[in-house]
Amino acid sequence: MTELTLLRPDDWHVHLRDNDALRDTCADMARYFGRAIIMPNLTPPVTTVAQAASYRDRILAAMANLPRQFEPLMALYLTDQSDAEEVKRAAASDFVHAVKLYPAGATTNSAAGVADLDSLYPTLAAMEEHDLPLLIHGEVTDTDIDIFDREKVFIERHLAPIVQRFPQLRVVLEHITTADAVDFVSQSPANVAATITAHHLLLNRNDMLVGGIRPHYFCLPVLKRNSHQQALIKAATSGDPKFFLGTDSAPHATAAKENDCGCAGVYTAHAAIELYAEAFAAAGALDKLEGFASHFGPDFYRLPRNSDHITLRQQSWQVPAQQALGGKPLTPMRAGQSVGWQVVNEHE
Ligand SMILES: NC(=O)N[C@@H](CC(=O)O)C(=O)O
Ligand SMILES: [Zn+2]
Ligand SMILES: [Zn+2]
Repeated sequence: MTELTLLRPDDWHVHLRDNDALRDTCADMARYFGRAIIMPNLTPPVTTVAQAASYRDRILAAMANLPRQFEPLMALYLTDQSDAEEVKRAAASDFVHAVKLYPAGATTNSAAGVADLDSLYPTLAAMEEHDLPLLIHGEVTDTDIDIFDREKVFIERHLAPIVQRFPQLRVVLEHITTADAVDFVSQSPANVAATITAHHLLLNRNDMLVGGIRPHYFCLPVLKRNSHQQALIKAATSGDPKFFLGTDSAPHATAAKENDCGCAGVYTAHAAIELYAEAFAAAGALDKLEGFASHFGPDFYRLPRNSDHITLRQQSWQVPAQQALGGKPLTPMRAGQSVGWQVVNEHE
């Protein structure tokens, strides 16, 4: 029997959604995560510190009856109207930990995102001054750019100039999917980091498209070819503190995914650290999981590491064919199939 004890992990990128869905998403997250950065792409988006405070209250209320709770760390959603004053308020609060940039139209609920990145430079300057990290969905949305190239082109056109212009700004390129992103982040200074999801470590576009289209593997940025998957595995298991855990667990009801125009997002919160353990075990790098899951994220965010532990056991368990999301059916990753690792001391 193989067991692995880790300092308690945190999730540096997750979508909990809102209202009735919160009870379901929070219950999964509260099994063993210490903290989580909560994505602000609600409708309407979480753009102010006041909205973040009330969203945080709704999350805490949804966890009131659970056997344990995680700490929600809030992020604000950047729009063309975001200003330096709100950045200052966010930095002064003790619960807003980042600001998120969605290029307008790039992903789920990003219609209110940023259309003109250059005009945002005064806001980014304020973030640099007040030391508030910028989290980025790094894809361009130009219709003439192929969907498989959108991350690479974003890095060239937008990320490289931002990093150059704001050398002290802490930046996280979220849910990276390409060798180009790995290379850019590796070669950047220490204030530039990236999150990597479990599904991008476990899957490539063949898994989504060969033998039939699998809508539950569709997410943004979209799965790339195998060579990119291998670059992500290498980065995640390298021990380089620039790469850390962010599940991007992004639930959509089954009917919204099994649809003529299916939504983007993979739900992994029910089995997050277990799926990462599978990926690290397959790479022969279980000894690197703790750094990735429990050390490098808090170090980057300048928060203390957690002090207690979880234990993972290599034993197979069955994922239900269906879960609930605010009263609607939800299809989690591995629905009706097994996961090879399990947390044995959840809720402790
Ligand atoms: N990753 C996704 O495919 N979807 C996310 C949005 C995002 O993180 O881009 C969602 O909110 O559904
Ligand atoms: Zn995104
Ligand atoms: Zn996301």
